[in-house]
Amino acid sequence: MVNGKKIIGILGAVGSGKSTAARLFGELGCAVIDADRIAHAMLDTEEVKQELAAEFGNGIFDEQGEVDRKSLGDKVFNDPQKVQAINAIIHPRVMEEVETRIADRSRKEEVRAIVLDIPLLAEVGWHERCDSLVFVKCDEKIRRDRTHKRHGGRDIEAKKREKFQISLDKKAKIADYILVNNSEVSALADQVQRVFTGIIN
Ligand SMILES: CC(C)(COP(=O)(O)OP(=O)(O)OC[C@H]1O[C@@H](n2cnc3c(N)ncnc32)[C@H](O)[C@@H]1O)[C@@H](O)C(=O)NCCC(=O)NCCS
Ligand SMILES: Nc1ncnc2c1ncn2[C@@H]1O[C@H](COP(=O)(O)OP(=O)(O)OP(=O)(O)O)[C@@H](O)[C@H]1O
Repeated sequence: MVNGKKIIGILGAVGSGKSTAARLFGELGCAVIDADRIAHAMLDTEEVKQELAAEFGNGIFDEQGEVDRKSLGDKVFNDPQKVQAINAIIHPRVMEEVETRIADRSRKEEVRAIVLDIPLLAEVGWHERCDSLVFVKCDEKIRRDRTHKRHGGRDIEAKKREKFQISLDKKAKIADYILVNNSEVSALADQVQRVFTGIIN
């Protein structure tokens, strides 16, 4: 709890529907903090660009001098040391911003709870700070198809990335609630409504 607001953490595989579930919690009056979005914004800052250039070279930038996420992803996820290096550059900054946002949102009277949509929530140890953990479950084939679409037809090689994440079994085990997201969004919305009622009461 922060300022009387419960903290809800979302867990799940790449493309399982974490952000969609978070948005549905948002529709019920929760404040949603999206770490992927914060991490992407960090890539636009000069400070981070300089650190990334020093670590990964200038091949990760496009013609406009912006970070090309595909090139960076291709470089990083083939090498555990590089994953560690990018995490060391991005994670402290992202978590500091998450902290600021939790403090800010928790002071708002209309906010009913705070939802952390942080793909690496358990990996950075922040699951400990949550009052409730919600795992979004989705079959692998459906996840891959949806992820492919979301990245504009680009294959982000989810399997490779998941090697650097805590296993789904472990995440499901630490969760207080499981949402199944194999069908339409309205079915997920019904489950979110039920789970949120359970959490808040
Ligand atoms: C390497 C980058 C540029 C690739 O960008 P891309 O557009 O291809 O992927 P996107 O950012 O949308 O991430 C999609 C998913 O990949 C997985 N993923 C991303 N970074 C990591 C990581 N460091 N370790 C394990 N999985 C990761 C997450 O499940 C994430 O939801 C980007 O993922 C990045 O900057 N990663 C480092 C920061 C980070 O850890 N972000 C995740 C949450 S803080
Ligand atoms: N029930 C559903 N029906 C159809 N499309 C869905 C459903 N749930 C999610 N999607 C779509 O699938 C894609 C992946 O969902 P979402 O971004 O919520 O997953 P995520 O777990 O947050 O992914 P990531 O790990 O990449 O951050 C999105 O384009 C989303 O709109």
